[in-house]
Amino acid sequence: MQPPPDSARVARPRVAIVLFNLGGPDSPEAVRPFLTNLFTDPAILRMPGFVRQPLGRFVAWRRTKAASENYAILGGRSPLLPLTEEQGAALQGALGEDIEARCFIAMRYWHPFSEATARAVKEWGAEEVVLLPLYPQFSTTTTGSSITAWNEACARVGLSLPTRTLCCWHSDDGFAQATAAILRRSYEEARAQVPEGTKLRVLFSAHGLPETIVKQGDPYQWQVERTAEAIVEAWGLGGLDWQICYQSRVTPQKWLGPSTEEALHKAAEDKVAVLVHPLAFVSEHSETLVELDVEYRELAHKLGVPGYHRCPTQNSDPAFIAAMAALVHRVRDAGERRLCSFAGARQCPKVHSGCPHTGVKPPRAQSAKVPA
Ligand SMILES: C=CC1=C(C)c2cc3[nH]c(cc4nc(cc5[nH]c(cc1n2)c(C)c5CCC(=O)O)C(CCC(=O)O)=C4C)c(C)c3C=C
Ligand SMILES: [Fe+2]
Ligand SMILES: [Fe+2]
Repeated sequence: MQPPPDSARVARPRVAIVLFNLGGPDSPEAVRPFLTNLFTDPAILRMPGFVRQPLGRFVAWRRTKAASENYAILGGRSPLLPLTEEQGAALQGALGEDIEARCFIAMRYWHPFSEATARAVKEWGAEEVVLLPLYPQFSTTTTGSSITAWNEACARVGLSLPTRTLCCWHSDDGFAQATAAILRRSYEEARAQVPEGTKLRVLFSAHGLPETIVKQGDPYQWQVERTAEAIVEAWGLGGLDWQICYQSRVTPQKWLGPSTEEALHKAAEDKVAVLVHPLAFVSEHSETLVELDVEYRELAHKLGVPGYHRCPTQNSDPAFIAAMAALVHRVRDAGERRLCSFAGARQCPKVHSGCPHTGVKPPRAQSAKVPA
């Protein structure tokens, strides 16, 4: 058969998919500058620059010892970047033939930073960009901060392309189905190990957030609650005992509750075993591999909780990656600048900061730089 004439060939658009995540230190020496980048971000420490800069450096210095001990358990570095690279490669493969897609990674507080990524996207000759935060729930501290850093980096490198943002996908059906399947497998494994007659409770453990940030209009807590409900609904197991709790408190302010510690105390009191599901993370890192697998496990043991099990994160689970690919196609087909998860009963309430629905903007972020 004759090949179609050039004029009949459909050009495939070059689409850069930019995966956002927080980033993590790649060596023991990187722990302190990584923490400094995090604690001097105005989206995290909400005070004027002349206070934030010295205070952020001080808090980072104070946290370095504890964080270094956690990363030492993982071989001195965070596994977040290699796992995100695997997710990017899998997603690129799952996106099909209609577009020429390439996945890029922009981390917020450690390499690769937005600026290097924006340059790489420009050099590749992208014609469109899809921003895909690897946070199911929108928070001004995570997705909001990454979007601001990305926009600032694009302005610096002169990258100006049609851009769509998957600002939140907390109760997307494909994501909920994929996650429910992982949770079901984990529940069945845990059930087989729990002694006869002992009940099993699912603890949906999400990353915590200072309460003041939620009161300022951050939709994170609302979206966390929708994610838990969507997973339970997708699973469809009647009578499941489950609860939401919040982990990883790192500042003295009041954070969202109940904390994961409090939920473990309650489980000990109720004499139920627990299966902990990391609700706000889609890849393994220090807060799953150390905080959940070592610290909370030890606490549960000490408290006499009659069984402690942990559900793995999605990482490159094929059904999860397929859900992400479907989201990318959906936001492109919808032609929207931003796509939320999604219309109907689960639509974000009016306090959805950082989204076009409200105009409430996260604080201006200052791009993370490696200190000299
Ligand atoms: C005030 C401090 C912090 C807020 C608010 C916060 C929100 C937040 N973070 C994640 C996801 C991740 N956090 C990670 C590490 C991390 N986070 C904080 C502080 C806050 N996070 C610190 C100090 C650290 C460093 C580790 C430590 O010192 O314990 C990571 C990556 C960890 C890795 O191993 O690479 C992720 C991912 C979410 C989802 C969130 C709020 C919604
Ligand atoms: Fe965090
Ligand atoms: Fe949204």
